[in-house]
Amino acid sequence: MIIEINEPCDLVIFGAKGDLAKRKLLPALYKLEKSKKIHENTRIIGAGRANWSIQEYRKIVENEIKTFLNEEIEDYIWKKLSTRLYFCNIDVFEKLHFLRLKKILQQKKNIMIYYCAVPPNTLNAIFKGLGDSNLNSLPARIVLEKPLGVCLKTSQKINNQISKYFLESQIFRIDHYLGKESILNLLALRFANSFVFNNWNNQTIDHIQITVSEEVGIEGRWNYFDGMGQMRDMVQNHLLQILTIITMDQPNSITSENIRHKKLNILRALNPININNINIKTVRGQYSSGVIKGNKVPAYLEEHGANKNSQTETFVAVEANINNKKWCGVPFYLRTGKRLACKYSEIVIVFKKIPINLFQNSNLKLLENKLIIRLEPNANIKLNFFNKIPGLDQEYKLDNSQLEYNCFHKKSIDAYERLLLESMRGIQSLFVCRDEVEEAWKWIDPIINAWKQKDSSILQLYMSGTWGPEDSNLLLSRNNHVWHKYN
Ligand SMILES: NC(=O)C1=CN([C@@H]2O[C@H](COP(=O)(O)OP(=O)(O)OC[C@H]3O[C@@H](n4cnc5c(N)ncnc54)[C@H](OP(=O)(O)O)[C@@H]3O)[C@@H](O)[C@H]2O)C=CC1
Ligand SMILES: O=C1O[C@H](COP(=O)(O)O)[C@@H](O)[C@H](O)[C@H]1O
Repeated sequence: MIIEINEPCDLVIFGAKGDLAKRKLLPALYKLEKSKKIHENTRIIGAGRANWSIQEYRKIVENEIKTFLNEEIEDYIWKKLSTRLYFCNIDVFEKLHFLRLKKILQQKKNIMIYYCAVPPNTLNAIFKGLGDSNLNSLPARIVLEKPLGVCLKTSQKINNQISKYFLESQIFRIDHYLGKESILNLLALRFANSFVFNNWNNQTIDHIQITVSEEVGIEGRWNYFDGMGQMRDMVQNHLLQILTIITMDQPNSITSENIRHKKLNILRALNPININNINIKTVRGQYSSGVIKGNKVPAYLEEHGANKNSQTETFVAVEANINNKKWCGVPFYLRTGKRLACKYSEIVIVFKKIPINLFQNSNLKLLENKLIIRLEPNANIKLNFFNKIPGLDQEYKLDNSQLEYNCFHKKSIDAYERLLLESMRGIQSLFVCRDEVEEAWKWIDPIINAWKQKDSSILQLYMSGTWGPEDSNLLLSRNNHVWHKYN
């Protein structure tokens, strides 16, 4: 096995006691330890208001990893990880507490990585605390979680605050979808295959569908989610990132600068959606009670902490259009919702029909070819195409066959595992830059504002366990399209 040669780091996790740290970050660090990707001298320093000793923290982490890791914990790997763990008692609103952190960090000359797994209202105190204690200079890095703000203005505020203390090259903004294997493979699919590369435009592609369907509801996160809604929680980041990766021009190289530049061009070319076209370009819904996989589930308005008048959307479908030479005329249908029939995410590329059908009299109606890219679960790629059924019949008999590539899940890597490693390597390509976040908000804000206006389409209820409101079908049927059926 190749041993990773990244430099020794001090990874400080602000919010070490929180949900994200225990569910995602610590299990991911265990897996990195297992695959020998962490430098011998790297340390992991939990930070938070708890008054834990190092021994207490190590015990707590052991229990959390046992709870949230999806495999048996191996003793020798845990022991190795455990010796890296330290804890720093710090309230980020207490300026002097940063000196405690400084004392720990000064024991080594490691590269500092500050992971902000904390509520948004604590972010500025962290930036300032680190800056005022001189813990921010290069090569220090800082990792920010989504969401970054709730609109362009609030996002700019956070970006302005952090830019007083950190350079853009030090800031790693997470969108965990960018760490998923099947999303990374989109670059290989598009730019390593000539038959794909040469057919990726409005001459050959009729339309593209992107579905991210979730089975979960809001899982006790009412306070967070009700102020957000599915548009901010999922479309502003994950779905727009998928859209940009699937449509960007070929970058000059696979460096963060080049990739980000090409993605930005797409975000800037998105046609605006506002009060003038909101009713034909968007559908929003909220789940009512229903049954998922045989279990009864409550309505959004019956969730714990619910405000009975909430108009927050848990489902969104949008027709996006890109105003450039390559994509003009191609509708991109994005759809995502909570409490839908099942969890899966998929991109469906629907190719244009052949203008003249030689097989009018055949047994099968010639449909469009589709390239179906299943991102999750069990990522795979399928291409459907027509073949002659062998035989002596006078007329052609056709078969609708499928080519299938199926090997992503042989070695499943969690997105956080990859992104933590990339932050240790100091490579930014899988992280989102300031301009991308802000351009995405520029497109999203007018949609959310239009929804608030009187003449805008109303929020539609959909039964949990279905595929969302009926109007989501109407969005496509207006253009003679239909959602590709889940199978
Ligand atoms: N949970 C998840 O799956 C995801 C979360 N995120 C984002 O990650 C961030 C963290 O989320 P989550 O883990 O769920 O939140 P939690 O509320 O579970 O944890 C927040 C942590 O912040 C710490 N904290 C709060 N105030 C202070 C303070 N003054 N000083 C020091 N530490 C403080 C708390 O530590 P203590 O009480 O010990 O001080 C706590 O451990 C949020 O921005 C969220 O939106 C993003 C994607 C997924
Ligand atoms: O960022 C978020 O993503 C999850 C969905 O992530 P996935 O990797 O399970 O597809 C979503 O449930 C959550 O609301 C959102 O904040």
